[in-house]
Amino acid sequence: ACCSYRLRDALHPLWQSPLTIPGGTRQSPINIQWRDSVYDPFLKPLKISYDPTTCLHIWNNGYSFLVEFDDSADRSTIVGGPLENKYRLKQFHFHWGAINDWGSEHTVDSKFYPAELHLVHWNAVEYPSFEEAVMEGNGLAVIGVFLKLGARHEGLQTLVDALPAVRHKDTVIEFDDFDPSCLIPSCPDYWTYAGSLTTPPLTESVTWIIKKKPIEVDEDQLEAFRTLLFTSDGEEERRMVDNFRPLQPLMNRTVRSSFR
Ligand SMILES: NS(=O)(=O)c1c(F)cccc1F
Ligand SMILES: [Zn+2]
Repeated sequence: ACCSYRLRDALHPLWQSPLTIPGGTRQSPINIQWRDSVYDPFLKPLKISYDPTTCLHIWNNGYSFLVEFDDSADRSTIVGGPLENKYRLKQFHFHWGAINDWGSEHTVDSKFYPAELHLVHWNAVEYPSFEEAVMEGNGLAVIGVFLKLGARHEGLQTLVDALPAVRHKDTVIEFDDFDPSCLIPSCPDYWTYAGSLTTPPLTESVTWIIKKKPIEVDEDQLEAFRTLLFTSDGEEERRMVDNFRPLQPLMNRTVRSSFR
């Protein structure tokens, strides 16, 4: 049983690729040690402008569920913060655990949250598409928001209600008129550091912007995430849980904070 577990675990989709890419010096996720972060007074406030009509569909891609946006124009964008260009929203998705003790990708002072939201944006000023931007050091900007167990989140509920329709891998459902800024805490405080995608191809192209304040969701909403499947319809069911990458070494990086 033990070896089959190890084999199964080793073949788990998230770990097919090496845990860290050879020569990787800026891999994600990392532990954010609050006392080691450095306040940077030159960091600007992050300006978030999303147009809910750019929301297209929800898709179970076998790693997570993605809510994808029309990124053919500058209609849902972020600018400011640590960024030198305007970045377009491409998709958002989550990472979560089988139980509430873990699930986030980043940790704060080694504390895991039960889940973490990632809003993925690409540098549309310097690159023609997301696919090109993914290969460049300043190509992507991902806003990370921690989810903690607490009150029911009404904005998230519209998303949760649609999840049964994307239970299996490679299912998609139309999803429109959703403004993801309802999932971002109003508190402006964030940490930022240079990192990577946390799923293959793990490219070192992400400016991470991790919000200090979590949002609250309730147990039923977290349980709804755990009813999704890694597997396609007709395959032996494997629950979509623990879809987070292990922590990566900080190496020669400093995490900056926008707050004292
Ligand atoms: N987890 S993550 O935010 O790094 C991420 C991306 F940025 C882009 C694509 C997939 C993905 F998972
Ligand atoms: Zn992610």
